Amino acid sequence: MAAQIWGSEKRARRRREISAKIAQMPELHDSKPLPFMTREEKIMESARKLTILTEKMGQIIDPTDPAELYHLNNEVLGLEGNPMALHGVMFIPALSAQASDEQQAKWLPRALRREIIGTYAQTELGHGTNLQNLETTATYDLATQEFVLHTPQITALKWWPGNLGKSSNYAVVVAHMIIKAKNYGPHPFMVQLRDEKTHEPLPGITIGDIGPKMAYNIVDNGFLGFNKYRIPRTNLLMRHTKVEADGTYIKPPHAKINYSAMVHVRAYMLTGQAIMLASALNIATRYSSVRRQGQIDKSQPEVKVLEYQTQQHRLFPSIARAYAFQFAGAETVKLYEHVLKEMKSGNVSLMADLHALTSGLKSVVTYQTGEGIEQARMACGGHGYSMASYISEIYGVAIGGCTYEGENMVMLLQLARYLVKSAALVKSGQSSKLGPLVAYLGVKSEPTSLIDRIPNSGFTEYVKTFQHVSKRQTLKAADMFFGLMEKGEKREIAWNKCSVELNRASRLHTRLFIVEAFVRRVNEIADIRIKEALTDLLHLHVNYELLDIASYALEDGFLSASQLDYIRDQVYLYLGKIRPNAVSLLDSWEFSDIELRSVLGRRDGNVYENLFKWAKSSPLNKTDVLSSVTQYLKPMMEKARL
Ligand SMILES: CCCCCCCCCC/C=C\CCC/C=C/C(=O)SCCNC(=O)CCNC(=O)[C@H](O)C(C)(C)COP(=O)(O)OP(=O)(O)OC[C@H]1O[C@@H](n2cnc3c(N)ncnc32)[C@H](O)[C@@H]1OP(=O)(O)O
Ligand SMILES: Cc1cc2nc3c(=O)[nH]c(=O)nc-3n(C[C@H](O)[C@H](O)[C@H](O)COP(=O)(O)OP(=O)(O)OC[C@H]3O[C@@H](n4cnc5c(N)ncnc54)[C@H](O)[C@@H]3O)c2cc1C
Repeated sequence: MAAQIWGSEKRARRRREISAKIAQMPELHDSKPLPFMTREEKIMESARKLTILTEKMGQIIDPTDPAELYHLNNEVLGLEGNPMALHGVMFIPALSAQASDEQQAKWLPRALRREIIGTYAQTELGHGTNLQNLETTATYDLATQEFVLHTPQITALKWWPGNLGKSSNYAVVVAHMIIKAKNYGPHPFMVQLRDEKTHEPLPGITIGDIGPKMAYNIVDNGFLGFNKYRIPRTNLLMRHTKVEADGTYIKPPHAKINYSAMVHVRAYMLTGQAIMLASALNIATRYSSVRRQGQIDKSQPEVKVLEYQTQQHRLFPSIARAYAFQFAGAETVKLYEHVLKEMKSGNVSLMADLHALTSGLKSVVTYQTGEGIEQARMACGGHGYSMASYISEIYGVAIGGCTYEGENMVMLLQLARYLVKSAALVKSGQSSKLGPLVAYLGVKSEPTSLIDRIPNSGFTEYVKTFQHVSKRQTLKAADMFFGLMEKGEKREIAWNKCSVELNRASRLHTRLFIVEAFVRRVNEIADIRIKEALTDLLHLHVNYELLDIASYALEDGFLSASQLDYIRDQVYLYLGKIRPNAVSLLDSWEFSDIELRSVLGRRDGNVYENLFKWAKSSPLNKTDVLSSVTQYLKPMMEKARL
């Protein structure tokens, strides 16, 4: 199963080898539980481990393999981030995709050797979503052949970029490029922020940390202002766009090609989200098979809480989602790598499809991951609320994904633009022009679902039902939009008035893609036992998801009330079937105790002993009487006694 999850037997084996090596290297372990550290201590601890890793990485992993790097990162540095998180996630990808060969030769080897630390600075205090209204300017000075970076007012301060505040000394900065008073829109520039020797901010740069956040606090998300700060012309990233010495602008082959670093993260973060969801579920499911509370049959002893159907219903559909996201994420990464290669050689024809797909996926996956992790926390009762479970940190980090790389509603609306264009093709009889991801929009569907009517139809009837609801909602939302425009409404106003319906279409389309990715994967599996276990999970997935969106299929009679009852029964049937495999389905992800960082979710299941040990190690328990008591509470009580 681990081979299915991680892509191959070799990958699963390598993960095990890496975890085993790390287990033998105490210098790479947290020196004490992270929740007992202050933010400064955590940042220090992370930097300590990071530097050891830089020295010893080659002994542990193949540093050129992103999957090995990611595993090493999760084990040693953990999900709260590290001082170089954005360096790998965005700075290097931005340089790789957007810098010319010459620029790459100059900067990439230094970045890869970690001579310099970089980040991606785009969002500002006043604008994150609407890139056209970013306010930082890069004005070309023809006389000196330099760009002058400037922050015209407080809202133009860069705000949020990870590791910008304290750790990075370089950044890819996105600024509006102005040449001879003409604004060419946002473009990426390579900018040195700090002196390479002293790490002091360079003159003209104002920089710092934006303060503690809900989670992810090892990362120093930062602010940055420029006061007429000069950089050479050749620091504009020039793979696709060029500015010649005389100010001539050579436009890129696609208007949005400079957005590729964002698409990179949107594609890669899906499996990251799956891992976080599976981690939280691993903790909750292990704990649920240790925790005994109440009886189902009063004549019997107390049961493991995992025996309760409500507990299974809370956890198992999310287990199915974690697998579904992992499989859909793996497909998306493959597609992304393909499109990136094409883009580098000038073929930009697939960019729109990739943008639409990743926009929808990042939104649906992050939202459902958040839901699943929160349910996992509640499934652990009171102990889930303790930082000892570590689920709250996993939750905080995961839901950051609903916001970063494009706020979810906004990204769903990006996909909706693509769906509405596709609907227009269908309506004008040009369905043959639909891309493969939306081809179903042009296919006539049956009048009613045949779920429960065709025995052994596999998942075909389910897929058809998802296609039906997605198609219907897309055409309905598009009709609403076109109708408003026909009535004379301006395009943007009409769009806004339909946006809830449009986003519903985007979610349904994306959920269909996830179901199909899961079906594709299960169909490929040769090993009978693995196929059986995953088929059960897929049954739960399709029935649970369909129940969740049933109103769309009920309202036009595609599904009947009796079919709905059938689907509900299937959910209950598969909850029961999955119960014996539940812990294994999560243990198969092979998270080590070091990586999980959870007292509740430890492999040995010694929950109570470990919780007591953990509580005793709380810094508050170093003394029996706190100074807050001697200084304030004790005098108060004494005064009251007089
Ligand atoms: C094994 C390895 C595993 C690795 C796992 C890795 C895990 C990673 C975890 C990382 C953890 C933490 C890191 C956090 C880092 C966070 C970083 C950031 O947040 S960076 C900032 C991100 N910011 C955004 O995403 C901003 C969102 N806004 C936008 O993207 C745009 O403004 C947008 C798209 C909303 C609008 O853009 P614009 O104003 O320029 O659009 P127009 O209206 O002019 O045009 C719309 C038109 O353009 C098309 N379009 C838009 N984007 C793209 C694109 N990228 N590609 C192709 N086409 C694009 C769009 O479809 C429209 O087309 P149209 O034909 O007109 O409909
Ligand atoms: C943990 C974290 C890490 C980050 N790291 C980085 C980084 O490394 N580099 C970087 O540059 N940035 C980073 N960011 C910033 C992030 O990319 C932005 O916060 C994000 O893109 C959302 O933009 P915003 O804050 O402007 O939200 P807003 O756009 O202000 O969103 C507020 C509300 O307005 C709604 N809204 C906005 N526009 C529309 C619209 N057109 N239609 C409908 N609704 C709309 C949204 O849906 C939302 O409900 C990070 C953010 C976080 C939380």
